[in-house]
Amino acid sequence: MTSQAAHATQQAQSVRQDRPCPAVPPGTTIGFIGAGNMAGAIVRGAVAAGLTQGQGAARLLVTSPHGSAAALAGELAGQGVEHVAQAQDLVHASDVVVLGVKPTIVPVVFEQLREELAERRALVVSLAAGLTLARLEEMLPEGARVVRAMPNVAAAVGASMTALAASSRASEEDLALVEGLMAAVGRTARIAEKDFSAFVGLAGSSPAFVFTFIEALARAGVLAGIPKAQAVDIVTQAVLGSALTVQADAGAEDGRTPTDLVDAVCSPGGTTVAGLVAMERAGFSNAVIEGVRATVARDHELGA
Ligand SMILES: NC(=O)C1=CN([C@@H]2O[C@H](COP(=O)(O)OP(=O)(O)OC[C@H]3O[C@@H](n4cnc5c(N)ncnc54)[C@H](OP(=O)(O)O)[C@@H]3O)[C@@H](O)[C@H]2O)C=CC1
Ligand SMILES: O=C(O)[C@@H]1CCC=N1
Repeated sequence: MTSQAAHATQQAQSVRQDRPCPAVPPGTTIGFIGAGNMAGAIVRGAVAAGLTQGQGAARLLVTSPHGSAAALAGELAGQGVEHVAQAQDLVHASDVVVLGVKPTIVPVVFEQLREELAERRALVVSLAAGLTLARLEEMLPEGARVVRAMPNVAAAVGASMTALAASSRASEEDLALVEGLMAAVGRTARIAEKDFSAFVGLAGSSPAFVFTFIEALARAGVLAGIPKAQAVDIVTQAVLGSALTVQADAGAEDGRTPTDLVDAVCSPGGTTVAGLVAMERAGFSNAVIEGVRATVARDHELGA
């Protein structure tokens, strides 16, 4: 395991301690096609959450063409994760097939595995941006059961916000199974499928927006004379603390809204209001809203 992956796993374990251990039906075999950022995070999260241990342990299979699946299985050797060289063999052995490939590769994979998917009738789980349940069903053999899941990169530290929606042929048990799997990497929410594109803007893609904000804030710190590493550390804690404050207030009886919280920081004639007005003059809120609008539009394009 790389030191980065080890650190991510350690972080994920500490975040996970606050949540109940997720569950999937005993003995379920889950096959992952693709083992990159997202599938890798889910597999690591499932292992860290204990899904592959004890009585009724799940079996996790991984496959990919250029070595990422073999590397993942090597990293998690002896922990219930197996590398399968051929995707066809993986489908034959799986109750659930998770597609962890880029949206443009999904049709290619479905075409390659058409026969096996028709025979095995596994539950298909797509992580792909853009591809709607209707589009996925069109590409799959008649009668396929499909669940869409939209996690985010914070899955790597057990803090994803994952949306879920099921096709009409998928059962409540199917959806609950995917919910159990995705609970290993963070929180889940069942949402109407029509809202998936907006969800991508708010949670699937938004970590990149927040990372950019953190970077910009830290750079401003460097401009003011603080060393970069220290600036990043300071900003990260400030952003984390702000998010936790919003979350705590949202759960409280007389909880304040984000607008109330802004007002609570802005002393009349003080530093914050001066900064905020300057940021809005430069188009801060509009930039964020336009960014989300472009994300939603691109999600629609990918599904067309
Ligand atoms: N990254 C993110 O933050 C998020 C991603 N998603 C979705 O998750 C999906 C995966 O994204 P991400 O994990 O970032 O992608 P990565 O590029 O990190 O991983 C893609 C994986 O696909 C594999 N792959 C490529 N071609 C094939 C093929 N023909 N057959 C089987 N496997 C193949 C690659 O294997 P190898 O390297 O061995 O070639 C690799 O393991 C996407 O659909 C994306 O929309 C959803 C939410 C957030
Ligand atoms: O940009 C992408 O395609 C993926 C989907 C959500 C986050 N990243």
